[in-house]
Order: sequence, then structure tokens, then C-alpha cells
Amino acid sequence: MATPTLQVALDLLDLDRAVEIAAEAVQGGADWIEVGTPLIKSEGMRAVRTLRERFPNNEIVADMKIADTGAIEVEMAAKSGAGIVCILADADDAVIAEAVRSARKYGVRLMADLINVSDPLARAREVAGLGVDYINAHVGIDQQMIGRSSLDLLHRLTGEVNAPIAVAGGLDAGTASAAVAAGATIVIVGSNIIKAADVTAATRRVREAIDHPEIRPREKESPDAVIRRLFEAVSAPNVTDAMHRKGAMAGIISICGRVRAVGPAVTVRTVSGDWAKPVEAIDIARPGDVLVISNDGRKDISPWGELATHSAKNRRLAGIVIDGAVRDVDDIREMGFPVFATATVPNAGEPLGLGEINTEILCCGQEVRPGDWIVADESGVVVVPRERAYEIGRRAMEVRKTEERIREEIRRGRTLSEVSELLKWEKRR
Ligand SMILES: O=C(CO)[C@H](O)[C@H](O)COP(=O)(O)O
Repeated sequence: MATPTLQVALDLLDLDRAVEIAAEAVQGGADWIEVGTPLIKSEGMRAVRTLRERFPNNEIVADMKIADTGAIEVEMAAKSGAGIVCILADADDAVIAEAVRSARKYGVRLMADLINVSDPLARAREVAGLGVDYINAHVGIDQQMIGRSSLDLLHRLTGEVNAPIAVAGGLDAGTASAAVAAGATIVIVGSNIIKAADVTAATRRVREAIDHPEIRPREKESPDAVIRRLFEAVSAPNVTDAMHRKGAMAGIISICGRVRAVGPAVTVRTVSGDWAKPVEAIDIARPGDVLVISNDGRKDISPWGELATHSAKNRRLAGIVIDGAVRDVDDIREMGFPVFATATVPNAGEPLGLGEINTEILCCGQEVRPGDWIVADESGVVVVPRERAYEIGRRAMEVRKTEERIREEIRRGRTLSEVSELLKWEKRR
């Protein structure tokens, strides 16, 4: 088997950062350098020219995602120094045919990207027939976030298409290795290399994995276990970032300081400090659930205290979130159990049995339904609609990864303003 090609995808906005990251990736064993679509949109053909000059020994791939004017876009990329130009397989045959003619004229190769193609196998065969050089089994970044898999797409193509197959879409060392074992000859990795604090080490891990490919049995995890794993790895701020600043409860804090609670909500609506329903809900909740209680925002009476916390802890609940007050704070702190509340007050309520369990409630300004996911830490409490929990978990992980690299660049001496090119990207009016 020929050595597979490792292509690093520079999906960044800033050319200086892209050059630095590319250098580290090449040191780790990347063969081809892809000028990612965001970089091309941000910096234009200057990005292709610069990377060509800085990396004379590496193939430069221009991810133009061509949809129209095939000839001129291939010409631009070729004249700027790209050796391979990416076109959308979804483009009309007329666009692909023109791009192929232009590619032959300027001595470059074409890679057709199967992103969003409804019948990938049929289209892959067609574009290969039109003269495209490589087929890219690509699942795009937004598609990955809702659970689509590039490996699944790859499996539909290998051995069926008369062209070398590249694969892209959320690959890491493990999935890259499996992709080569399944027949991919070009492995494209973006996020899991370029967002790493140590890009060289991350590239090396992928290099090593694809040079010794193996099919590893995929871990069987339930959807809820995957969601929990994702949310446990991120912070509440990562989650609100992923939700475009939505989902955060207002005016609620952690009673025990540095604790976290992650889990699906069991909701409780109670009235005027009545503690019957909150305590009944402890027995209804499953281990790992978060009890989310609305007490009409009343801060003068506590429907929750130490004994309830003790009981919740015994039942292995993940935490308590209450739009209202709690008491016995010193005992709760001693238990170190995650309780999030809007106030503390020593007054107890009465067990009257008013209210409801597992209905939609409003908690600190956010609607919470049974089964919505809660991510709470010292920064606050975020509620994630249950139908978007997987997607938001994936997006929050990407936020976390992006911050890892930025943190590393700040550690190396840059300011946050420089790393994020603040002046360039301030919103123009
Ligand atoms: O073309 C792209 C997005 O449209 C990316 O370059 C490609 O998906 C690889 O990046 P990642 O590994 O982060 O998915």
C-alpha cells in the first residue's frame, strides 16, 4: 500500500497564524497544505501565493469550493501557486467541464468535494468521468455537528469509483486511521490539528495513525452518554458561545463555588416555598439528572435545604438549580453538592403538595422542559433544548478547541487583540 497523503486544512481567517500553524503541521508530518475556504474568503489569492512561497516543498491545495465560473477560478488558484484546486461536485456539469479544461491548461489537478451531494456514489462516478482527478468524501463542519460521518460516506465510495479518494470531515487520529484502512489515499484534517495547542504533536499522532492503519471497533455509546461526555468536557461559557449567546439563566450562582452539574432536567414548579414537590422529585429523578425548580423567583422562603440535598446526593442526582432561595448553606457547602440558587434565606416553607413535576417551567428567564440539558458551573447555568443537545455539545467542543490554540498563542507572548485581529474584524457601520 502506498503511503497515504496527509493534508492539513487551514480553516482560519488570519494568514500569519495560518503560516505559523502550517509550519508546525509540516514539522509533524503533513504533506499537503490546504488553503481553507475561510482563509481564501478572508485573504484571497494572497493566501495561496504566500503559502506557496513559504512552503516550496509541499503541495498547496486551494479549497475554492467552486460553484460557477470553473475556468477562471481554477486559473486564479493555479496562477497563485496551487497544485490542486477544489470544486463542488454539486456544481453543474458545464462548470466541472470548464474547470477540467482550465486545470489541464494550467497544469493543476482538480478535487471534487461531495459535500451535500444527494447521491454521492452516482455523482462521484460522473465527475470522475468528466475528468476530475480526486474525489473528496467530505462531510462539512455544520453537518458533522448534527452527527453525519465522513467515514460512512467513504464506505459508500471505496472500490466503486475510478479515482483516488480523499476523505474529510471531523477526522482525528483514530478515524483517520480507519479511513485509510477503508481505502482513502488522502486524509484531510482541519480542526483536530489546527486548533491543538501543540499542532506538531497533533499532526504527528495523525501521521502515525495513517501510516499504520487499522480498523478499530467503534465504541458503542448511547446517544445520552455521548451528550453527557461532550457537556462534561466543556464549560457553561463554551455552551452559550455555541448557542450564540442564548440559554443562560440570569441572576443565579453556585452555592458551593467550584462545582459543576451536567444532566437532563427534571422540572419542578412549586409555589411560595412549598417543599413537597421538590422533595418528591428527588425520588422521580434518575441518577445523573438535574432538578430544576421554579419557586416563582421568591427569595424570602426556601423550598430547599440540607436534608433535601443529602437525599439528592444519595440518589446520585447531578445537581439542583432553583429559581428561588435555599437554606442550610454551610451544610450544603460541606457536602460539596452542586446547588445553584438565586438567593439564600433561613426560612423554611411548608409541604403543601402544590405545584407540578415534569412540566414546562420558566427558570431565571429561561424556559426549561423535562429532558432539556443543563450545564452549570461557577459562571452560571445554561439550558440546552433537548433536540439540539448533541449538536450544541459538538459545537461547544469546537469552541473549547479554538480557545486551546488561542490560549497557547497568548502564552507565547501575543495579545488577545493580536490573535483575534480585533481591529480588522470590528463590525463596520
Ligand atoms: O472543507 C472544510 C469545511 O468545509 C474543512 O477543511 C474540512 O471539513 C476539514 O476540516 P475538519 O477536519 O475540521 O472537518
